Amino acid sequence: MSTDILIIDDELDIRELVAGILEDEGHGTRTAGDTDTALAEIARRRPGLVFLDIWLQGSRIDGLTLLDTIKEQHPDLPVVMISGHGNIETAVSAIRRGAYDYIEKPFKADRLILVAERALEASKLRREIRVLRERTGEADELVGRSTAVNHLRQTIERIAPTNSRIMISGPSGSGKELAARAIHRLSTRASGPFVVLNAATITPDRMEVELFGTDGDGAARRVGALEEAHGGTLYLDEVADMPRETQGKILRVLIEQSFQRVGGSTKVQVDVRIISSTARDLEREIGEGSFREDLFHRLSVVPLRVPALAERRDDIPVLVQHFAEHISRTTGLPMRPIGEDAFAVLQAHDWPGNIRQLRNNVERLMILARGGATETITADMLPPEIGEILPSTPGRGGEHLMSLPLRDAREIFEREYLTAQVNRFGGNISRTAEFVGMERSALHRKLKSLGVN
Ligand SMILES: Nc1ncnc2c1ncn2[C@@H]1O[C@H](COP(=O)(O)OP(=O)(O)OP(=O)(O)O)[C@@H](O)[C@H]1O
Repeated sequence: MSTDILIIDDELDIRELVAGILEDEGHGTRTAGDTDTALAEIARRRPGLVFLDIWLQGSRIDGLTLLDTIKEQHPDLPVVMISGHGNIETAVSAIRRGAYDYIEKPFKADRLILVAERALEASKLRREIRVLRERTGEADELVGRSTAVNHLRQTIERIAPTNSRIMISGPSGSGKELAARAIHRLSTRASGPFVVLNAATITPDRMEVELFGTDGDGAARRVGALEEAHGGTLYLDEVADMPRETQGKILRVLIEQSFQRVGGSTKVQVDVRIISSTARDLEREIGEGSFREDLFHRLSVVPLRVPALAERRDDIPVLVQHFAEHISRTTGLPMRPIGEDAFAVLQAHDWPGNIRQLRNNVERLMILARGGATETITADMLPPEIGEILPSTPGRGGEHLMSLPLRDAREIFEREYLTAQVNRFGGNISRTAEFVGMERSALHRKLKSLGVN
């Protein structure tokens, strides 16, 4: 796709020269001879790159002031200054004010093309980085306003700067790693690395290589997680899955603050804060002899518990909204409105897989829910297993029972129930009344008030 480049210069021949060279390279160009036309062109459609003359004769404002305006409106839009002989200093000051680069008149075609391509490439990379940040940035924010999450946030803020080892416990998918990342970010080691070692996914025979690395003639052949985390934080995920032998070696590292690489004899000194996590009951593992008690006490200087999603159902609507917006932003899937009845059903579900499971379901819903891009997602579009334990007869307007007050829900139930019973007894009110345990006259009145004939 050709790029849209705007050339702003008061001299017609320069505008045409620059445009011609760039067009020969396959770029699309537009030109403006003064600042007002330039601003109107930018307003019409944001260009991919701007060439801007410093001296703009006959314009309301000069090139540098226009640069400030462009940068204010579009901080990411690259601007290359065109400088005349003798105002290089101004061009340099333009770079300080946010211009990407400058070219000096008279310029060679090669130089112009090179600068244009570099500016476009840099702008593309900046955009890609922003997208990647957004994508990974998801893992940064602890979303939720429930008392449980507020408490978790406060505890994290209190313990983060202390440098103590922390043991995070909580069920699978509840946000333990997210909490560990938050602790790292708020610690004095924030500018250091955050390294994750997931003991559940590493086979016991690979564990030590992953943790300590391997040695070749006194130097690292392969850097292990501990060495990589120097100056930062090592997150030992599912620490209970560490083989007992490795547990002993970790204990030694904690005592000595140094270790040997696999196959080596040199001591590697490291300064690493360890945060561990477990979804299992470690006290029981200790009782059963599969986890070392001495290591537990060393790792769990400060215990931190991350609650299950079922303990903070208040957060479900904000989490759903957060995930839906995030998924829409990063995948381009339309952001559909979510109905109150869908929120009610999602909130009543138990979520054994916690926040991870909720997130996966939101994604699945956004991909699979039937209907158009602006149509509300309703409870009946949820995967069947989500609402299966809940009463689900739809109301007259098609609403899910979970979105109605008891009085209305009861009325719907009574109507359905009594219609079915009356049908069952072939319309015989006396037999129906006897079965459902009501007086015949009371049943009559009830059927009438419910509109059942
Ligand atoms: N409070 C929260 N706000 C927003 N997203 C969250 C929150 N808690 C967890 N998540 C998201 O839920 C998913 C699971 O979280 P995470 O990996 O931290 O859980 P975990 O407890 O470490 O899981 P496991 O036990 O399987 O290792 C991630 O995508 C994470 O970003």
